[in-house]
Amino acid sequence: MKKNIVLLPGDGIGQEVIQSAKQVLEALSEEYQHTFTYETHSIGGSAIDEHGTPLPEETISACHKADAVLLGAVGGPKWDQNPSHLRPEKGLLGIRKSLGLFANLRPVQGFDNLLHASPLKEEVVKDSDLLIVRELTGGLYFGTPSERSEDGESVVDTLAYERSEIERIVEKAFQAANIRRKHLTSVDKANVLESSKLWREVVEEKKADYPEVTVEHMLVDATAMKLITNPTYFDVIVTENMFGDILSDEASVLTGSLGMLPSASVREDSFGLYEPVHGSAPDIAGKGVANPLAMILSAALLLRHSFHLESEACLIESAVQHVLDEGYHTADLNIKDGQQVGTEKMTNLVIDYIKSNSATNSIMSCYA
Ligand SMILES: NC(=O)C1=CN([C@@H]2O[C@H](COP(=O)(O)OP(=O)(O)OC[C@H]3O[C@@H](n4cnc5c(N)ncnc54)[C@H](O)[C@@H]3O)[C@@H](O)[C@H]2O)C=CC1
Ligand SMILES: CC(C)CC(=O)C(=O)O
Ligand SMILES: [Mg+2]
Repeated sequence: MKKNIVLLPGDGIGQEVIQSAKQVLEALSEEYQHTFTYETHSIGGSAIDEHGTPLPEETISACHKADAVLLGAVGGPKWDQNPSHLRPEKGLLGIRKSLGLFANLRPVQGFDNLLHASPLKEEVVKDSDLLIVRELTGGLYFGTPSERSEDGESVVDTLAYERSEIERIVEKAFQAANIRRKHLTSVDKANVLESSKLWREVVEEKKADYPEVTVEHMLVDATAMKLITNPTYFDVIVTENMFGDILSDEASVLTGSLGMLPSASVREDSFGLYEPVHGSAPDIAGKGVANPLAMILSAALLLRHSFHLESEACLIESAVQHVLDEGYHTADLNIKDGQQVGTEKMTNLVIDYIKSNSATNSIMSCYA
C-alpha cells in the first residue's frame, strides 16, 4: 500500500513523540512492505517562530492533500501569553476546522500491568474500557463572539451549535455504541444550557434508529464524579467540545497517565488527523523522558481508521501491551517494580516486538 502521511510535530514533547510514531510506522511498513512517505510541516508555536503564524498556508494545503495526518502537540509558555490571534491553539483548532474533523474519538482502555499506576483503587479501574466521542469543531472553543472588551473589564465566550452539527456527532456516537457494548451516555448541562437542551432533543430523536442501544442523559458534573468512581459503568460517552476535552484528561487517570491516551480526529470519510490527548508538556520537554505510547497508539488508530490496516494496527497495540507486561514504563507511570526507560528506549522496545512478531502477529489487544 502506498500512502502519504503528513507529520505535524508542533511544540515541546510533540517534537519527540512524533519521531517515535514515525519510527514505529517505518518499522511496520518495512515488515509489511507498505510504502509510506512522510512530509513534515509546522504548526503552533514553532510555526509562529518560523512563519509568523501558528497555521501556515502550506501546512493547511499539505494536510488537505495527505492520506492522513499525525500531530504531536502545540503550545508552551513562550507563546501562550500572545494575543489571541497568535495563540498556538488557533493553529490546532484551525487545522481541525479546515479539515472538517468534527469527531474526536478518545478510547480509554486500561492495560493490565498499569492497574497499579492509577491512583484509583485497582478494583475500580479494572476492566474499564470506554470511548469518549467529543464534538471537535463547534461549541465553546469556536463560538463567536469570544473576546475581551476594550477596557479589559468584561469578557465573552459563546457556546453555539447548529442542529446539524449535533446530529452528525450524535450519529457517530450511536454507530460506535452499536458495535461496542450498546450503551450510550450523552453528557450535557441541560439544567442550565440551551445548547444542551437541543443536544438532548437530537439524541432523543436519533435513538429510534438504534433500537438496540441503551441511551441515557447525564449531567457533566455528575459524569466527572462517576468516571473515576465507577468507570466500568460507561461504554460510549458523547459530548460537547469542551466537556469532552476535560472529561478525557480526567479519564486518563484510569490508564495511569495522560501519556497513554491516543485519539483520532475524524469526519465522514476515512481521512483523519491522529493526535495524543496530552499537550506539549513543557515541564518535561527536551529531556527524553516523555511517554511516546499515546502517540504510538494514535498511529495505530491511523492505520486502522484511515488505511484499514487492522493487522498492522493490532500489532502496534500488541507491542505496547507486551512491553508494558514486561515491566517497562516511562517516568510518568507510577510503577514500583519494573524498569523505567526514556522515550527512545520505549520506542525501540515497541519496534523490537513488531520486528520479531510481524510474521505471526498474535493479536493480543485492540481498540474497538
Ligand atoms: N493537543 C494539544 O496540542 C494540546 C496542547 N496543550 C498545550 O500544551 C501546553 C501544556 O499544557 P498542560 O496543561 O501542561 O498539559 P499537558 O498535557 O501538556 O501536560 C499535563 C501534565 O501531563 C504530563 N504529560 C503530558 N503528556 C505526557 C507524556 N506523553 N509523557 C509524560 N508526561 C506527560 C506533563 O508533563 C504535565 O505534567 C499548553 O501550551 C497547552 O495549551 C494542552 C493540551 C492539548
Ligand atoms: C487547544 C485545546 C482545545 C487542545 C486540547 O486540550 C485538546 O484538544 O485536548
Ligand atoms: Mg485537552
